[in-house]
Amino acid sequence: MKLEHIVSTRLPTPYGEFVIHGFREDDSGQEHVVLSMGELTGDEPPLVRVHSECMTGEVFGSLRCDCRPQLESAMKRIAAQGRGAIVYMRGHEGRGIGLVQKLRAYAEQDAGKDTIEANAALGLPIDARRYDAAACMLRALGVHRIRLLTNNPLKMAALAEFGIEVVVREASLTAPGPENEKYLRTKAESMGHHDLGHLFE
Ligand SMILES: Nc1nc2c(ncn2[C@@H]2O[C@H](COP(=O)(O)OP(=O)(O)OP(=O)(O)O)[C@@H](O)[C@H]2O)c(=O)[nH]1
Ligand SMILES: [Zn+2]
Repeated sequence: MKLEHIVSTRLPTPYGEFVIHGFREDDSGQEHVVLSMGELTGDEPPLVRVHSECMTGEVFGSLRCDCRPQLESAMKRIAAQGRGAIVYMRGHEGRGIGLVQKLRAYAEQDAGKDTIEANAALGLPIDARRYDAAACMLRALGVHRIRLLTNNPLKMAALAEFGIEVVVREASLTAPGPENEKYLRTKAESMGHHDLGHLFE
């Protein structure tokens, strides 16, 4: 995986001022961004969220998933600590199947399937995301050890495989609502996501 760090510039947000770093993968031309705040190197590992793009949730505020509240909460937590990074993965939309295929999976879910069964019914992988680009971007910013904000055990393992030491995992929990309850339950019960089960106790 080769990836070029093209630019870094200021990004003021409601949660504080970040620096946004633009990257492009050499082979595919896929672009990604990292938002950083404060010093990322140094002895204390920074808080990092590796976040998968979700247009429906993040742009339109869809309640079918928990992506937007997770992203906002990560930005707030990083701002509260004054340091950390959001690695925002484009190409991860729909767990890697793409936007329109995700919409087809939603249509299957409206007909009664859960998120796993829906992808399977369309002949698509349940999760096609890769994390080598995320690891490359962190390394390019001098980050080798992190505290990772996630509930997803595969994400932790994949980053470790690509040379990023996850010193500790911190849960990324949001309040479930009627539209995303089934999705969160499936993540907890069938996809092995940590801590989400507590939301339903
Ligand atoms: N195929 C598919 N993708 C979905 C669905 N709902 C959300 N997504 C996508 O799933 C991605 C987020 O993955 P999640 O499994 O919710 O969470 P995660 O990133 O694996 O784990 P956390 O780090 O704990 O948030 C985003 O790219 C969403 O677009 C769905 O029903 N079907
Ligand atoms: Zn989403």
